Amino acid sequence: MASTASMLQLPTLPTKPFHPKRSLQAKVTRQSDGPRFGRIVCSSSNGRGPIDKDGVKKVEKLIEKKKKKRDELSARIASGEFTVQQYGWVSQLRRGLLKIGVPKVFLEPLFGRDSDDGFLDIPQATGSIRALSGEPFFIPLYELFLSYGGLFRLTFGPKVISSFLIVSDPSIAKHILRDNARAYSKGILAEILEFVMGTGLIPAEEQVWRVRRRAIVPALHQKYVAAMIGLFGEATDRLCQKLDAAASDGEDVEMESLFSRMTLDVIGKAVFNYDFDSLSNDTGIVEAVYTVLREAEDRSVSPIPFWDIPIWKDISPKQRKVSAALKLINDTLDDLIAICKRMVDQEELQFHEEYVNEKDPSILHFLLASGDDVSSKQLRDDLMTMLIAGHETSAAVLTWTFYLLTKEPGVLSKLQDEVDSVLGDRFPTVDDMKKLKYTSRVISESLRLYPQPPVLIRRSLENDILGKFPIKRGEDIFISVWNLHHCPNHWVDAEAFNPERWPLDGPNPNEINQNFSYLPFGGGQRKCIGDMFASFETIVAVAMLVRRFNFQMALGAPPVGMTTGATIHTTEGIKMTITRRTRPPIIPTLETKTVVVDGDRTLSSSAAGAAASGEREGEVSQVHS
Ligand code: HEM
Repeated sequence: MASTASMLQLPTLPTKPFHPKRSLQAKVTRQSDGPRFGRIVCSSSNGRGPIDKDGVKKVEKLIEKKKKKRDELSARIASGEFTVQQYGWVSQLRRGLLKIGVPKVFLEPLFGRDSDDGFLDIPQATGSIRALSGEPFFIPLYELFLSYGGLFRLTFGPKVISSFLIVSDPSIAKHILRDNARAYSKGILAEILEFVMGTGLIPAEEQVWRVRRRAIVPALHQKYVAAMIGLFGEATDRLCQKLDAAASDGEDVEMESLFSRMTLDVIGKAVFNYDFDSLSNDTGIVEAVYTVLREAEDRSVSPIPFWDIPIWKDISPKQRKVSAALKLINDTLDDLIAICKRMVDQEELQFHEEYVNEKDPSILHFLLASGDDVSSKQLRDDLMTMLIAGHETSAAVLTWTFYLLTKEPGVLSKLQDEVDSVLGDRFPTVDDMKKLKYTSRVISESLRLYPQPPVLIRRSLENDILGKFPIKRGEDIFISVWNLHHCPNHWVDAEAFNPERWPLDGPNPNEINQNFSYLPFGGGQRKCIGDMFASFETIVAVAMLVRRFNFQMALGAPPVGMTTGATIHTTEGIKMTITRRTRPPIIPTLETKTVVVDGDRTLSSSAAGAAASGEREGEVSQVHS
């Protein structure tokens, strides 16, 4: 197995400011824990006391330190330490062999074509791994992108495993993700996630993936997603109640962990009809899920794959905890699968394309009712994959969206105007999704500035040509969505949070209409299957929260820094002061009107309307294979 040093050991160097308006610069700090388990309790500080002078000094020191590191990196790039080499060693060897008379025809199968044939060598950035620390890896990759361009090789030390291709060019990203997608696997990512996702959709190799994608995608049909809107509303309402209590008590709130819990509750119900109730429950299965999630993130940044050493699993208390957590999750999933099978056996409902069981509209229920012929191990892998894919991503989007809103009160108040006029005091319905256009643009813009995940990982399965550069089979590749989304040549005022860049009368931005310069949900055959689900979930949550509260960063809160696991986390949470809006309190009411569809099946009227219209609601893009 390629070492998991893989992902991200290497590129963690500091950067200099790359844009005068770069808002992230002053905030970057590092710490390793992600959304913290057990932070559900509101902070005891009300954050309204005098500003902590020590805190200010600490922040100033941090900023100074970061600036120094970035300046150092810039100087090193300028001095040629990360030198763009004209010819890599492969080319040099090829040239040497040509010189001593080996005919080209023998060299081509070994080396592919070379610049003599109109192809170029890939620019090389080389450096010392020791110097590269202190920031999330995608930040220095941005700096190197500005120096070396849309495709370069990052090499550390003599080992082959320390060589990565960094892609920041939209046309090369399109080639890898869409046009020649079959020539690429998930590589390192699949190796890191194997222990928790097995052969679930995200890591799966082509053969398994094709079968499972064909089985799972139909489960996320329009009626299903429409039926989920009530669930999103209920989960957000529970969060509103927590925030309401905090507002009454004058307590600041750590929002990242609350968003993590809210989205866990949503995805548990949506995927296998399980109520984690994590907003009020910290133990058992909730703890197990977080143990496994943190382990996946730790493995992605660990230099040595300790967990592969057989004895280590048995003696390391941490690994024993992970194994126990996995066992608890697997047992719970097995129970849920068994319960669901019994329900399906007993029901008389005819399965059809847009099948939804009203009592249990979960994806698991759809799969079992469809007669999906699959081993229980594969089914568990698929469920775990969706649990993880649909949980941390949505939580991260909400976290960074609210962070950005605290920086731009003008955007927040425009958002509140739209929500007031579209929703009033109601719970959102599927029809509202296309009306809440500004809300949707705010989320698109948040996903541009904070893409989740910030890089997509691939490995070449055969020799290929990326633009003018030939590459060999077995190359590990990072497509830096961060670089694509922050590229100063592509975006006007790239670092500004400006939802207005997406006109309300224009299409909802996606990878197709932005020609792969914008990849909020990936692209090509491995594009996210939950894009519409996630878009509606985040629209509902943002709309319901801003309708009821104002959000400000708490005074004296730690500076907001970024750190990476699969998604971008904050380093120390994001502590906010919540105040009720001065409008009369809004007590939302659920739309209870139902219509009968197909005999004994009922759906909300809005869901039925959506289904009847045959349209994809809310303009959210989806290119499913
Ligand atoms: C805002 C929330 C979300 C974001 C930003 C997001 C983003 C992404 C991205 C960028 C990919 C492509 C990964 C790659 O090409 O390597 C992906 C794949 C995937 N996502 Fe999402 N996702 C979100 C929510 C969800 C939800 C809610 C679900 C499940 C209900 C989900 C399930 C998946 C699955 C199964 C894949 C793998 C698809 C395949 O390989 O065929 N995602 N997601």
